[in-house]
Amino acid sequence: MQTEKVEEEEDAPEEYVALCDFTASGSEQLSFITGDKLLVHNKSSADWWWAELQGVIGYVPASYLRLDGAEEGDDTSLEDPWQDDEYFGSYGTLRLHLEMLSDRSRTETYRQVIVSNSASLRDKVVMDLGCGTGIISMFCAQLAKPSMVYAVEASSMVEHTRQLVKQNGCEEVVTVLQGRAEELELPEQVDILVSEWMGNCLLFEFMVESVLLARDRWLRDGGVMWPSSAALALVPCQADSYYTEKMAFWERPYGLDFTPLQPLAQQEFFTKPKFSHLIDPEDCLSAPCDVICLNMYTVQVRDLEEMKGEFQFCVEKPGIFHGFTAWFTVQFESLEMGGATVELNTGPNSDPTHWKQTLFMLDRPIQVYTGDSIHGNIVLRRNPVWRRHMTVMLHWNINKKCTVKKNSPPCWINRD
Ligand SMILES: C[S@@+](CC[C@H](N)C(=O)[O-])C[C@H]1O[C@@H](n2cnc3c(N)ncnc32)[C@H](O)[C@@H]1O
Repeated sequence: MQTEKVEEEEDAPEEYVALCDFTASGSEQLSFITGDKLLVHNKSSADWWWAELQGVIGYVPASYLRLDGAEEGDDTSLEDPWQDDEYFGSYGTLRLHLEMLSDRSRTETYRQVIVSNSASLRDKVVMDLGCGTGIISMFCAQLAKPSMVYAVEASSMVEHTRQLVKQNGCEEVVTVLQGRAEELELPEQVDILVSEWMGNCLLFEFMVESVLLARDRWLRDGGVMWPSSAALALVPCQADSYYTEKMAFWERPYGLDFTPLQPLAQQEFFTKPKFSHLIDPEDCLSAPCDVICLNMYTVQVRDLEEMKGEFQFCVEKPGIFHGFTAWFTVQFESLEMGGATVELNTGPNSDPTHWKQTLFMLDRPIQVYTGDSIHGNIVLRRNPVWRRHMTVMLHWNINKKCTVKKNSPPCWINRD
């Protein structure tokens, strides 16, 4: 046992400069504007730091700050706000491809789109943007008769894709092109642009930007986008076991009162969305509502900077309102006369997909009753620095009583 008193070494605070404006949500956070100089006292987590500005102290999002004195070019991580090395690096190994290809709901939906439109695909030129292992391109080549499929892939997986295309006898139709879609040169425009670009909460990773840029450059007038539309759905929900695991735990572990740690637990576990959450349909407190809808023909890259949606939920059964759960759907229009739209639904009432759902916990649970109205809005704000990240902001009230705010830190994905 150590009996000596050990002096606690405290690191001197470091001065950071704000790269862009930030508006606090709640008294624990600190607002600042571009150029403000903040003293960072504690790097509490990777996303949120404890900092001071003009004598006021609070949590600030780490990714909005740069060490004072460092030029933009000095900070090597800032050289690539798209984090392409990390992003394409992860798609260069099999782990994510195994996860995606094992997701039968996802992959079979794309196959069904090709099969149910095979007549219309005849002699068409297709682009498969972000082809990965080439699965969608090979569905096109084997199940329809397009004249050409351009399979575009920026990660090093592309070396294997070429081999797979050949191995499966698709090389006459599928041309595999290595590189970022943004730098692509093609000899012609395409009739159909198909892509599996969706991330958690629909937009995380922002691969959709690459799809929209390719659309504007390479899709012929009147060409087809698959998916043709997309929506983000939201529902108020119970999340009792997660709440118990991360918050109620601190009430009396081993007969001791650990409740002073609960504010820390709230900051550490409930400010970030919980990805890969599988919500039991029984835990939905009302019918879901589509809060953001994208028309893939008309949405512009600039629209992605801030997307807003409204919701009004009518509580269908009494329960504990622990948070909101989000997921997405995408729709593929039919090109056949009288053909049906195909939908991929990643929600709790469909077969689970590898995206699962995303849970946003409230700071504290609220008892709700049948007939209560939960009304509010959601804002998805793309991170001005880290282009694959966004902040999700939720504002709501129950039965029109006092509005509650909830901001997630700017985050990307956590696929582990
Ligand atoms: C979600 S995966 C889908 C892979 C494959 N289409 C499938 O369905 O299994 C997205 C793929 O797009 C690639 N990608 C993302 N952005 C890209 C871009 N701008 N240009 C080329 N490829 C891109 C990634 O490397 C990744 O392999």
